Amino acid sequence: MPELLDQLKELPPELLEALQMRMGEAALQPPPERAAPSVKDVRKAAEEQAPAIYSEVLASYCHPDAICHYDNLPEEERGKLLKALRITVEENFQHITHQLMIQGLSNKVSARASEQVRDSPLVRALRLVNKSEVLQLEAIEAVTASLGNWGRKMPRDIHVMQHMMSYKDHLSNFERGNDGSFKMLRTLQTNSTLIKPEAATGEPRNWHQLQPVAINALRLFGVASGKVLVGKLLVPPMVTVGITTLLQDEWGEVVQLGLYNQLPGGVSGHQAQELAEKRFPTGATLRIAEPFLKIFRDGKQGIRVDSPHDIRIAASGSVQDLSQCRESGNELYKMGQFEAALAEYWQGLHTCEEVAVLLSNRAQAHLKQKCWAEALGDSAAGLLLCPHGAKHQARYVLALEGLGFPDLAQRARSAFSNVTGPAEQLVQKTRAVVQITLKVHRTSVRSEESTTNHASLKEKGNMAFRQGHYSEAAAFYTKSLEGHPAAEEVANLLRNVALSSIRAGLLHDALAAAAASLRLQFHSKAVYHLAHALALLGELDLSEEVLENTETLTTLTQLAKEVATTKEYIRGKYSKDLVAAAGAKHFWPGKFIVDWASDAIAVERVEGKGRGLRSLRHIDFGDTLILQRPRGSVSTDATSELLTSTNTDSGLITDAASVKLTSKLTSMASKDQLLAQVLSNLDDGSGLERPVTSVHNFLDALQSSVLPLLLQQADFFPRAERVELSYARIQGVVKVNTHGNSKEALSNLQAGQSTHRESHFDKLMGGSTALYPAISLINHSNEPNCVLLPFLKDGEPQGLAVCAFRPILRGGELTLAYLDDPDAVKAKWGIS
Ligand SMILES: C[S@@+](CC[C@H](N)C(=O)[O-])C[C@H]1O[C@@H](n2cnc3c(N)ncnc32)[C@H](O)[C@@H]1O
Repeated sequence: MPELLDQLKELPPELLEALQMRMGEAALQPPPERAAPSVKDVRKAAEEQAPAIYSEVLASYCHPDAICHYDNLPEEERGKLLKALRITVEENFQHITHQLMIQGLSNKVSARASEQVRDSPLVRALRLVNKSEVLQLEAIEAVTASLGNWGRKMPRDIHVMQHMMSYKDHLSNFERGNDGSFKMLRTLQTNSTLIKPEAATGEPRNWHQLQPVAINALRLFGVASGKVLVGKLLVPPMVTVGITTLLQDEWGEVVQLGLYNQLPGGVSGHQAQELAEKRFPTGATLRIAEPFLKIFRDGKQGIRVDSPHDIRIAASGSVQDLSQCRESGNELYKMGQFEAALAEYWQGLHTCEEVAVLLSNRAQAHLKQKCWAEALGDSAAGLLLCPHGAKHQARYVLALEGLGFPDLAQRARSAFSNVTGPAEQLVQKTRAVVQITLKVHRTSVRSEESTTNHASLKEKGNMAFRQGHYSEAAAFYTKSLEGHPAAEEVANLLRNVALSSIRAGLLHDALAAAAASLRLQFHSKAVYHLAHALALLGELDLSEEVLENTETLTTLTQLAKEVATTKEYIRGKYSKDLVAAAGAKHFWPGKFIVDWASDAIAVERVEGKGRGLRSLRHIDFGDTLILQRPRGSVSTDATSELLTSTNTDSGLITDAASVKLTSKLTSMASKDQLLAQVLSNLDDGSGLERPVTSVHNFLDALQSSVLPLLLQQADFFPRAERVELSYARIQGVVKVNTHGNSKEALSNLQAGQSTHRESHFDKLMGGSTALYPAISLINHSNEPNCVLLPFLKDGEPQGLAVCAFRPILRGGELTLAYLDDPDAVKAKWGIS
């Protein structure tokens, strides 16, 4: 219409006049301007039209195979196929248009282009999102060509060839980057409708009940419930946002895999590539529980896995040599990849069955002599090496009973069997057991007597045992362990596990590994890790007990001093100076910050706000109320690598740091039940009521749910308590309980400026985004009565303290200002 008007204006005046006479003045006037429809209305209209337009796109451009898939799908899943097609079309078009612009080409499909092109289904489809009249012809042609193979099943060789080409290209990108890192800005598009729908129950999966399924039997956009796909990896993996690789099943069929949230959080660029190649090597056997087959953005059919709980991997080659595992673990440790280092160490440790058997035999000899504490230590150490060993499990239970803790023994029994039922959690008892067993560790120094034939020593031990000479048997087993070539290496590995676990925030694991290593060999480093883990768990008295009598060693003396200072500080009077020192560089006098909460506060329901923290007695200005280290944090570097995540369904943009943090927590929680439990108790924005429990449960402290001297991994928890959290749930928790990037940083990023300006708050929180579970229980107020103070070490934030900023009366609610800007708080949390 506007064009027609322009043409009319160019007519000779007399002709125009004649026309006006015949049609009336109004006909030649531009139509009165109607109110522009709102963005929401336009969006809604586009959503309504999309399925019809895209089914035309499918019929007009796609291969008959794809059309056939569509026809065979149930009605509700047809929409998903069309949605997948839409994502391919829109993203390809955007990408190609961008490339053409860079090349300076702009042959446009203007309103004057041929009727045929203007009215083609593809152009109509693209106009759903491109309001402008101008679309580039070349881009349309390129998208049309790409649709020819969309959704088709590819022959094996083509699959492999295409993957290898992209893989080589991908590797050469790293070579081109001068600092070896991959600093490319990109937008991660995720679409919730095309992610595997969440299981209705949060129950952990029973892998052995899953039935095998072939690739050919998978249905597009359907979850193969109750099934497991087993196959071998055909090619080296390629890491971008997720991991892309190919799997071949036993019938020779091949399918592409998109694996997300599988690598330890915080790894990126070439480091992530190296880790993925280690973890998903060619030839390894992969098991995928309840696979979800979809069509990826590149038009290929494939399986997308979002949860680390959905895959299990067995390495291909022979059992790796122990020292090789230690070396590759050490390399990862040096790179700061603690979780990955731990995976290497554990891989080695799980091959040491012989050492586990010796420990278990010695446990049995101790049981016979009623040396319960020694028996517990030995069977716990055996369980770390061989978590499913029935004898180790039975002896561990007997040792707990012998020690006089029938309820803990019952808890252990339900963790090791498949029975479900209530299992007691008693923190005082856990502490008591740890105390009794650690006393023994200090005395279990190995004799220097040399031993040569460990096998015959073991046999002698067995003979002595059969004859009822239990203490002799135990002595032979000890000697056999001393002579065993693997035992020393196991002790080394366990010490490395202890150190890496402390770094990775797995403090119960650190405690268990250090205690287990001391069952094999006395080493001051193991004592150090043990005492350090206990101190970080807030068990300062126990830590001091372990350090007693070892003060001759400088590192241990130093640690003892630090523990004493920390203790003094926590138990002493909380100084008002803290709050006054808010801007100071350093405020915590000890070497480490322990997770701690004052007994003056408790979790309670607060009208209209969910839960909150209230004071149980009068709190003074300057009192310290909570000390906490972050559980998972990502640095601001995350922003230079991954721009944003856009959910194409909701149009929501999530900042990069939150995406990274969610991914990191998803990976961590799959190996750490304590973290999973803490996350499951935090508000995830779903509106569901979360339980009112003790603040202690939100702290990284000695937890009674972890059996003494065992790990915080799911294997050692009663089935009924095990928690498996989905990516989506953790995403909700991150959104509600972390502050994410500043608005300014986000808009800079969206404007294409990669420089991230850290705000004061970013710095305070130890990076862009970090999760502090106990502090997350505090509600917002624009006039808060508490403040956050950082604990800095070498200028880097290591943790936060919540201090009273004003006196708080008994029963008063603790509040913090989430952000200084009330509008920003309203935008993110909906609180005004
Ligand atoms: C970090 S959590 C605070 C703890 C939360 N109330 C709970 O039960 O776990 C943030 C959420 O608490 C609620 N909240 C915090 N401050 C609030 C306020 N002043 N008014 C209403 N709701 C608030 C909002 O639902 C917000 O998304």
